[in-house]
Amino acid sequence: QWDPNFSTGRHSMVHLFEWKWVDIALECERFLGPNGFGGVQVSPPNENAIITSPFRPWWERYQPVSYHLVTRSGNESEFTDMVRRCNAAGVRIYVDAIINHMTGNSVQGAGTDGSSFDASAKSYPAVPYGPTDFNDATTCPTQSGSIEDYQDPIQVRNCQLSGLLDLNQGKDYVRQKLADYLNKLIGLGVAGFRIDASKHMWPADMKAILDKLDNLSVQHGFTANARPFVVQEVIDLGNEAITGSEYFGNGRVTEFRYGMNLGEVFRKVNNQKLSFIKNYGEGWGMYAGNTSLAFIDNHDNQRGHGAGGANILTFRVAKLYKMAQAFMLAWPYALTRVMSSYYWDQNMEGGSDKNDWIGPPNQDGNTLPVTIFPNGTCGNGWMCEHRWRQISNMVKFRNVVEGTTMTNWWDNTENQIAFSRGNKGFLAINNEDRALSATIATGLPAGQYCDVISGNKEGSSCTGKTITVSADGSVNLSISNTEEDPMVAIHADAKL
Ligand SMILES: O=C(/C=C/c1ccc(O)c(O)c1)N[C@@H](Cc1ccc(O)cc1)C(=O)NCCCOc1c(-c2ccc(O)c(O)c2)oc2cc(O)cc(O)c2c1=O
Ligand SMILES: [Ca+2]
Repeated sequence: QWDPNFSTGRHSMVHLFEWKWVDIALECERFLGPNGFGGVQVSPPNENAIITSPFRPWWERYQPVSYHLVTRSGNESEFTDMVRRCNAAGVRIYVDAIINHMTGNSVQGAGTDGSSFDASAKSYPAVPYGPTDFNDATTCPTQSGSIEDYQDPIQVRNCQLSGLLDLNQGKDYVRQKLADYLNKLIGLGVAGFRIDASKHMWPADMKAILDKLDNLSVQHGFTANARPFVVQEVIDLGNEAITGSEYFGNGRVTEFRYGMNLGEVFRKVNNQKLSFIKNYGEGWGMYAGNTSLAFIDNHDNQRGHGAGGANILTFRVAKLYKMAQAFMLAWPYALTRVMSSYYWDQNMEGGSDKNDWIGPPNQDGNTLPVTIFPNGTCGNGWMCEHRWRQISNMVKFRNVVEGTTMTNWWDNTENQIAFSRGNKGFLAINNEDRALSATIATGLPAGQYCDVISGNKEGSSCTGKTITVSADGSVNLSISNTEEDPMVAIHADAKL
């Protein structure tokens, strides 16, 4: 279902992509809990194929070998400990569930828990799955057995995605195996799931599996009879036969157009302008906010080739990225997810990154720990976008303004905008190559506020800009385009 089961007062999640469980547990206690984050999407915790060519790519974790909880992120006891500690810190855990497929059809070797398998024989003894548990010529209409035409819903669901052996979720045995796996995770205290490759499964089959799931466990702090949160990954940019709306009955759906369009708007491509986003969300033809998950980038499209392609904003274009994140977190549309990445050297050739496979920072294949410098930034190659002040403060902004509507929209018809959230918050963005200078209604009570983009409120003073709202609620705003972050955000909890 659509509710993330957050603890009270929290409204965003962060994807700690490829982090180890021990590091996520620490991050929940030292940062995410204290800073108002609602939950963490973790990388797939189930045993995956060890791919050595290319060397340990990030996408090896999307090739299941079994449902044993042993991966490069850690083992079952570390996973269990992480869930317990994060829940205790008020931070939920959402598991990236890969239930559409197993490994590629010609992958060899062992799994991350040492389990053997024989892809060519469609045999995964550690589950167990055998040939009859997979789609075959009786269910997939193509000669190759792979998806050939994305305009044919039957192929998209019943044939192999990029050569990945396709489970037949129409079989009760398969449904039960998958439900047993998800129920084990629910028993450990997880709050719900990000269901990978949902486009490639029949909504009704998914519903049959979801209906087998237990209620969330009360001893982990969930209300009695709480149902698992579900967000389904459906890459739908409006050009394929399958649409995300087919999946609304199961839970939320990823809205990839959100990040794609914002990338164009902030990059000013295709004649897009910031002033056009006054009706962003449903007004731009996107799914209803209450059934969507919004994000600027994700683990796949931040590599330039996934959904939304070359215009997706990432940590590599930090100034625009922070502006887009600030907008998303201030804007009253959908459930919001912040990406947290690791660094890799791009090797652009002919418009694509030859290094787009590179996996997490590692030593001989072992994922490196997340180190935290005294100034709060991360080491060992972890980007920690979620820790950037401009982003973490906007996660708090979203918590403060929850329940209010967007009011006082202002723009200069080009690339300067501002808006309020009721009488709780106000954001102004200057994406022009000249200063923003205007008197604008903020909706806020008169007084002095700390700008949470340039600093924090500490005691009775601001470490960044101090913004004065006059008696009539207006502000004389001046934002130079040459500032590190050409935007201003103030809210009720940052009032002096
Ligand atoms: O680029 C990738 C991996 C991408 C990927 C992985 C996980 C995701 O959640 C995702 O959204 C994309 N994988 C590389 C390498 C690769 C891996 C496995 C394989 O059997 C073949 C190749 C690649 O070039 N993949 C082909 C293009 C991307 O095609 C994939 C898609 C995908 C792409 C666009 C769509 O509109 C769509 O509905 C699905 O989803 C996956 C889901 C998986 O669980 C595992 C996969 O291997 C993939 C996946 O290959
Ligand atoms: Ca399928």
